[in-house]
Amino acid sequence: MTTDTSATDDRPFGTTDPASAGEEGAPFLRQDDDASGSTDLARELRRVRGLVAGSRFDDVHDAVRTVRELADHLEAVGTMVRPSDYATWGVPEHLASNPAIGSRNPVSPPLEPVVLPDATVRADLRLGIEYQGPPGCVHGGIVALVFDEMLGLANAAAKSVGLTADLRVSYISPTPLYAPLRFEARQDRVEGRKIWASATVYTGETLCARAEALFIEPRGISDAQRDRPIEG
Ligand SMILES: CCCCC/C=C\C/C=C\C/C=C\C/C=C\CCCC(=O)SCCNC(=O)CCNC(=O)[C@H](O)C(C)(C)COP(=O)(O)OP(=O)(O)OC[C@H]1O[C@@H](n2cnc3c(N)ncnc32)[C@H](O)[C@@H]1OP(=O)(O)O
Repeated sequence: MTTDTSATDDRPFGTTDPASAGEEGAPFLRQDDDASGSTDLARELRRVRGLVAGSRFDDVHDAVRTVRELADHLEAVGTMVRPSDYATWGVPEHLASNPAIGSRNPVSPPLEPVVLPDATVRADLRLGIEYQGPPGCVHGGIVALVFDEMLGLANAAAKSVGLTADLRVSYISPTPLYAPLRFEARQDRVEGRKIWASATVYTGETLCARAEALFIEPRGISDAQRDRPIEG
């Protein structure tokens, strides 16, 4: 079964087929701003998160009241989505709420992956103080989070779907805050329902960490879901 997943400008959400990517890569997972403004709201909250985690203040009690009023307002005007409302991971609404890449989740790092013609998924990003572990360095759990997501996306780029069964991260050298980081992930091989994938993160020429993972394809997955893990 083949499904055209190539990027077009008129779809707000979806993936790019690696075959249509140039050597420099093409944006893999597109999540355009939604009409409601929720994406912009998440963007501003990301700024707030970094400022609160990384600043000293003399008195921000006014800001507390403002944010409390904002939260009360959002509670009043929004409709809560129950996790069970999502049938699969691949629907736009679900991915948008994801803590590693979701455009509507202020927790998610600024991950904007591109796919290369060989289906490697790459993301260049800088992580700020809100992701700090050791002084000046990225928290190891955040590195693992980004790896897990990138590995899952590499599986999607290779048209397969798996749950993480085993994720091993080797931390080789501290991952610096604010420095340019390059994450790359690729699917290595598939045997039946088992999927192996690996990833690295570098800053410049320095290898900071690498990951090796085993994913297991969920039982009873349909050909359509495997062919097109992310809708859009
Ligand atoms: C559920 C529906 C999902 C649908 C997804 C749809 C779309 C996805 C769309 C887009 C994706 C895009 C991005 C994704 C990005 C990131 C991905 C994030 C991934 C996660 O964040 S995911 C959450 C954490 N993850 C879990 O929450 C898993 C909990 N776990 C389980 O749900 C089960 O554990 C499961 C299903 C893994 C296996 O259960 P099972 O019953 O299906 O498999 P079974 O036991 O039959 O094993 C079959 C063969 O795998 C071997 N095997 C199994 N486990 C192993 C292990 N750990 N180590 C070594 N080998 C293992 C066995 O030894 C056997 O091998 P053999 O055949 O040789 O005997």
